[in-house]
Amino acid sequence: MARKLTTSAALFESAKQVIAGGVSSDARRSPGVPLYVDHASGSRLWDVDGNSYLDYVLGQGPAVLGHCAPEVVAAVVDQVGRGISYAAQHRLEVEVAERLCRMVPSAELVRFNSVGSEAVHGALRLARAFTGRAKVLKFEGHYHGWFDPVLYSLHPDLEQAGPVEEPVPVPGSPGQPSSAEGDVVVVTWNDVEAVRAALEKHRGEIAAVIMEPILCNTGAIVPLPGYLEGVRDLCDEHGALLIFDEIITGFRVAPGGAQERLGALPDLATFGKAMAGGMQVSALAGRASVMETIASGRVAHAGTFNSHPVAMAAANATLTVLDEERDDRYGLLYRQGERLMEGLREAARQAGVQMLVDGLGPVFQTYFTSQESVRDYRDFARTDRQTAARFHAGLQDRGINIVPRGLWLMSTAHTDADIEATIQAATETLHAM
Ligand SMILES: Cc1ncc(COP(=O)(O)O)c(C=O)c1O
Ligand SMILES: NCC(=O)CCC(=O)O
Repeated sequence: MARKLTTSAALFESAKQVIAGGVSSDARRSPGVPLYVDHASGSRLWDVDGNSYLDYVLGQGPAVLGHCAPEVVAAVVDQVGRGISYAAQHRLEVEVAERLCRMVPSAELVRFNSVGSEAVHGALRLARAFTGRAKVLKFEGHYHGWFDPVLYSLHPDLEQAGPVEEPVPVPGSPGQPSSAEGDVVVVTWNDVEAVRAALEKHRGEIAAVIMEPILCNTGAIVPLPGYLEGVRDLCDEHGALLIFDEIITGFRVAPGGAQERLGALPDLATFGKAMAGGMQVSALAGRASVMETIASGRVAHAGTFNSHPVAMAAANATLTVLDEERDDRYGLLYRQGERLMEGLREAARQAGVQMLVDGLGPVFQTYFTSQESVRDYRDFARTDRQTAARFHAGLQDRGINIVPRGLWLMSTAHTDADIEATIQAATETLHAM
């Protein structure tokens, strides 16, 4: 069953003449015709050919209240009439910062940027300045944006990854400076002993340990009990800062992110995506004693569009809803997500397909594997990604949009009827595979 994609295909042909590769982010490359969205509302997208989709991509995470949440639209429209960009201080940024510091356990001071990659860039610079050390420890499969220092060991590939005891940093792209490689130490995730060994080997050299506290870019993996606490203790013992990249988990898995949900405190944390309901904004937040290096002017941090008034209006509206209606909104995200996860498991059982559904209600993953659990990048690399790609394509043909690698993001706009329709489409897709 193929969709009609005549207009989308024509746009893609035109695009390839003027946009490199025809798409504006590598994450939007597609084996067929990429999605050309005409408009979006609540839990749905409509493409330029008039096909509609239940959307579990949500702009890669931001639309946690659904597309065009009325509170967010009203705030944005109001702000646009007062001026789009000032590159000056304004009231809304103070309100957003106050709310963020109330909601996020580790946040005492904050600085805003436009996108997640920038917030990570700031966090790493700050950590290096604060500790006087050069190296950063990152984990296989954890994505922290597309900037050079952290674009390593992302695409699941066991042949290049090296031995699990000492993974090889695999550059994400030609053109990364060779100097970056000497400053990155790559470690397998979800194993405290691996972090201990790396910190001992590079004693006195590691400025920061950075991770997604719930891994969402290589599966959706909640860390093993005690793991985050173990890494926290090791960082303290070795004088390294712990950075949680909460750009997906922030304001999604709990009002205070994964650090609240799992009860482990980083020194610095980065936020983006869900914090502003779709406008471009990111935040670097952390302990006052560490953020002091920026406060004092010692460490440089800048940006024309930082605390952009329209983005701050969207962030203020989004965070106000998520904070003041926290029980309702997070209750709904978990309930709907868990119902959908269970429905997908049942659909796979009925179709006789080995599909693992794991994660949390607000963000979860479907894997094709006979493994009982997927705990890190190496387990993920052993899942059947060709079948995952066929599942994604089959769902899209049936009006369900998920992140191609098998990630599902929930919004508070997804209704019971949406969940039922999704399970039905997944059942058909699995039977047809
Ligand atoms: C965990 C994580 N960190 C950082 C980023 C980078 O954010 P951005 O794409 O806004 O630069 C992303 C997503 O792209 C992400 O998922
Ligand atoms: N979690 C990874 C992304 O959201 C990437 C989006 C993009 O770069 O287009």
